[in-house]
Amino acid sequence: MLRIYNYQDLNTDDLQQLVQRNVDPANEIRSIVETIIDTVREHGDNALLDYAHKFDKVKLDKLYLDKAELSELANALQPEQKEALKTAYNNIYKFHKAQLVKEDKIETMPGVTCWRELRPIEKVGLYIPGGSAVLPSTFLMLGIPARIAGCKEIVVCSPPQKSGKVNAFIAYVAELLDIDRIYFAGGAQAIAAMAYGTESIAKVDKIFGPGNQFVTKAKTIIQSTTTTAIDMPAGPSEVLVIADETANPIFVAADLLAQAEHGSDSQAVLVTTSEQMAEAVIAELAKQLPTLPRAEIAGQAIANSYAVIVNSLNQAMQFSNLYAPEHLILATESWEQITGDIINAGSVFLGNLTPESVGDYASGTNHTLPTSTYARAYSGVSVDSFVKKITFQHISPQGINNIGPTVEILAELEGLHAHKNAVTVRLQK
Ligand SMILES: NC(=O)c1ccc[n+]([C@@H]2O[C@H](COP(=O)([O-])OP(=O)(O)OC[C@H]3O[C@@H](n4cnc5c(N)ncnc54)[C@H](O)[C@@H]3O)[C@@H](O)[C@H]2O)c1
Ligand SMILES: N[C@H](CO)Cc1c[nH]c[nH+]1
Ligand SMILES: [Zn+2]
Repeated sequence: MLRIYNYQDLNTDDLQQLVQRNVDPANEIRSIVETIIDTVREHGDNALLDYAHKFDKVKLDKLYLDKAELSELANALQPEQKEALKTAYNNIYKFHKAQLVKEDKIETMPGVTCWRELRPIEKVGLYIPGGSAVLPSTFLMLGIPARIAGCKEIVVCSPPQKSGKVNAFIAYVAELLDIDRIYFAGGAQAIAAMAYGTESIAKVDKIFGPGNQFVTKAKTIIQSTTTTAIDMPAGPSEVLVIADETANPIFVAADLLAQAEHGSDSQAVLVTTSEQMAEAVIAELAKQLPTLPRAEIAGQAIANSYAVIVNSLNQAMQFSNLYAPEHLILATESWEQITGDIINAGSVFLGNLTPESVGDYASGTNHTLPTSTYARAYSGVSVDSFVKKITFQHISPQGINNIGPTVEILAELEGLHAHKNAVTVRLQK
């Protein structure tokens, strides 16, 4: 069950230790992942087939499903399941479409005009997790912004299921997104395949998507060793709930368990101003946990989690900003008083009636979010993640006379005379 800490008793080192997660001290995961990446580089498709057998326990005779095969699989869905996926699609689409904003041109000096234009990243790779749970919602979260941005080539990889296929929900989302193929590749091997290319899978410019520690480590390695970029480290799910005496312990426990059921390495942290609330939430966890089909996984994650007792909502926010949670829930009626103090968080859920699950599936926000303190520096996936913002400038005859002398002086002071000359030869005498 949740360990309890008192914020007052924690010194700076304790706090730093408490907010660390998923460390790989002996570099075990790194070394497994490096071997996988090297093997995929060397053996391409054959390595993917071997790893599907080794890790996913599936003997594949081919590496992908095409549009017709996906469409046939999608037929298995019930009408209400299709409707739910379409509702999610529509909300996510609406929220992301509004992110495509055309910026104004700015005249910084008379005759000197600067602006930015968006261009899609041409070749993108989407990783859809499918180890312990298949996540069609992640396919929506990545495919919709990729389509809105206008990416030309979209490569999709997901671990093969025991059936030797992908699941029908994934197939239906492929149909909604007009995706041609889904490749059977999971884990670090999928990331390596999209970063280096294989006989079947095209090398992409940027890889997107969450995953377990193997996937996340592979993404961070290929980011520093290849020309393929990544969205961000989006590893095992986590949630931090700030609760005061106005929170409902039943809701808080349910929210903690919702993220805990993703994996035994997930973390669910409670920060509360009320000791009674901590006790009530722990009692609720004990009630709700055994009722879950994934109780064993969620129980391990809860054992790896904790509660912190603080003396004010401001102190709660201080801890939360240090923790930098993927998901932050403000389970308090006073949420409006503290939202301005949030500095580090992936996505925020306000008030007692906003479960984190709505953001996971259907409210419209993206659920691919930075974990492991990376919310201190990264944002979640958005349309921006799929575009480049290219800067443009134009100088008129009046503009060159206005800006030229400044550039001449600056080039001279850096000792770069060819730079200066490129201006001088244009100046109107
Ligand atoms: N941060 C986010 O935005 C976000 C969003 C959704 C899900 N998630 C997280 O994604 C993760 C999904 O994990 P998952 O495991 O269910 O699926 P996954 O698809 O990420 O990983 C499955 C693959 O991992 C590989 N693997 C498993 N054991 C291995 C081993 N011992 N050695 C090498 N490779 C191995 C296999 O190739 C397998 O196909 C969860 O941790 C979940 O919390 C995060
Ligand atoms: N909570 C996950 C992000 O950490 C996303 C997800 C998908 N399905 C359910 N939840
Ligand atoms: Zn979730």
